[in-house]
Amino acid sequence: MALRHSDVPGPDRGPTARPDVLAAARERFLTAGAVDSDKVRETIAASWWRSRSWNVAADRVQLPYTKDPNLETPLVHSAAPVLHRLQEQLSDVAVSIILTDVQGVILHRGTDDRVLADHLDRVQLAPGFSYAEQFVGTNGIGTSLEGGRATGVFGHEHYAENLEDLGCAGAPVRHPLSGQVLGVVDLTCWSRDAGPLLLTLAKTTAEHIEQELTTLAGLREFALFQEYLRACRRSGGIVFALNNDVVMMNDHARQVLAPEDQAALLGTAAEAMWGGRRASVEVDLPSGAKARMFCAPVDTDSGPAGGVVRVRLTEAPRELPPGGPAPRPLLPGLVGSGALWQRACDDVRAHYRSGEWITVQGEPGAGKLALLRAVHRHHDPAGRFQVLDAAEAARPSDFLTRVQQELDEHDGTLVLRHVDRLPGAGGRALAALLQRQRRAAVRSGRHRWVAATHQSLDHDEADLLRAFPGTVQVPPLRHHIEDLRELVPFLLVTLPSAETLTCSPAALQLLMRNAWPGNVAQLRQVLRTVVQHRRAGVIEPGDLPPQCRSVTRRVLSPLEALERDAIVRSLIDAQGRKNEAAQALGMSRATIYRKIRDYGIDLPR
Ligand SMILES: Nc1ncnc2c1ncn2[C@@H]1O[C@H](COP(=O)(O)OP(=O)(O)OP(=O)(O)O)[C@@H](O)[C@H]1O
Repeated sequence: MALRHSDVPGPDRGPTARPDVLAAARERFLTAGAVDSDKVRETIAASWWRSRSWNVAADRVQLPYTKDPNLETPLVHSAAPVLHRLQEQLSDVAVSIILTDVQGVILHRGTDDRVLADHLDRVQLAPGFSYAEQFVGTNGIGTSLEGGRATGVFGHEHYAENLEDLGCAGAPVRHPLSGQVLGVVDLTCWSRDAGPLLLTLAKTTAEHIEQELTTLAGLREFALFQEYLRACRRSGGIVFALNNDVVMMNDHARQVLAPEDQAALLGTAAEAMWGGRRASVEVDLPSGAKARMFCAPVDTDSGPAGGVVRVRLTEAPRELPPGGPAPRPLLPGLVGSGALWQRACDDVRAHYRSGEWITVQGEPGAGKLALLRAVHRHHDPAGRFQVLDAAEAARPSDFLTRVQQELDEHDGTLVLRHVDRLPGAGGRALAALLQRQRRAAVRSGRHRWVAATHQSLDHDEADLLRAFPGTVQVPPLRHHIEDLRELVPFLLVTLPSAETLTCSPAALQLLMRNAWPGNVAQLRQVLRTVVQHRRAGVIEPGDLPPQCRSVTRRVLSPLEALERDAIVRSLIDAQGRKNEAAQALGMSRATIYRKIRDYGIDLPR
């Protein structure tokens, strides 16, 4: 069986240039940063640029390794028979059949050819290693994950020179219901043997795995549905059932529960049922009602199918004012309804109302100051709001003098920004000053609310922390990425001359797949760059700066977002101790480590 190039090359079929010409083009790109567009296919050139922006090494392969990748997934279960059949059919061909997860981590590699297998070991194309583009550059696996489509990469098209003897064709495998990419099936052989047939075969294999997934999903959903119906017949009360893709809810639940209570129950149920445990949980609902939930996981021969939940209301909702439930107050100048962001807003408001001084912790640009300003304006629009920035003071003593003056002479809200930038002695002096002032404010009954923002305060600054009885965590943008849908139009309106600009769904998707280390401030900066060349109409992916096209993470499903929120909350409650957080969530240590990596959770110290 031959998998060789056809005589007529094309975008999907293979390189458009001879190997020596392509090798020269690659060399030119690596040395001079220029692409010969007539010699290099567009998909490959785009991937080379991405690889370069990720600083991938072109002269060696050194990849992250995961010791125990998760093999208990529907993808692995569904792929097993398909890959096994293909392996048998290709037993006399030097080709390797590979399955990866959505991060490009290799879950399975099969080949009967010893020489090829040895070579693949040398280039770490082996179980546990990640072939994501950001680690190894242009290749069949990573490049098809980035592009979301089947892609062949042949010989010198690879970014890393150690891969130049290989030809690989990767095809994404999608979930049949949600359409989400679950992983990639990739066929790799010697570059001299590779050709369009390889890509066709990869696509067909991906389709076969998707068919298996459909059957499996059908079986799992059917099992879940049967359990759900059984619970509805038995209970007569509130019943719902859920898994990663489906939520079922009976009429009783829809009639009795306010929408925000439904969402809260679904979120708690998803958390409670991880690890396939039965659970009975007491829940305080946003409407003021209390409920007890009985969660029962549903299992099938081919893995967990989700769970069925029965709910008993143990306390009625608060008396509502006429016209329905009291909406959450809108904080002026802020948007965002993600659970973690809302929790931060609620916490700051509660501290403001109680007059308790707080520190607000979070990554740069996460919105700490914006949140404090909004809460102040909401409660006391005409009151004084003063910000003193420790990073701007020439000397710590200048900063302390200004703080003292402000506290002596004015009421209202005082925000001490970036207090972690004060050197150790300055921090201790500030702590002593604040302790004195706080006691004086309590004695005199003056309304003087002080909050300090910081990225992280370590044990050396414990004195400073003691001056503030409370701390509120503001989540990084990637932990409430769904809020991008509200933030983008909001920020566009506030940018000069961008009032009529809107963002296309495709561009928004790309923005949502970024990690945003600089948070909302970075998003604002990106939009400002876009506005420099487009002031009206619709922002398309092509309008975004290159940093946004180098996507690093996938868009999470609503249930994944809930799971991520719960992990973050639990880590915050456990002060970053992963074992403790895992225990609180009923997860194994290995699972929480894997999920932290999958969701890109990265908490400040
Ligand atoms: N939820 C939000 N809605 C609207 N604008 C926001 C939101 N969060 C942040 N912003 C905007 O993002 C920018 C950065 O926010 P802010 O200055 O409050 O960040 P910060 O956490 O205090 O940053 P740093 O630690 O660098 O001082 C500001 O322009 C702010 O108005």
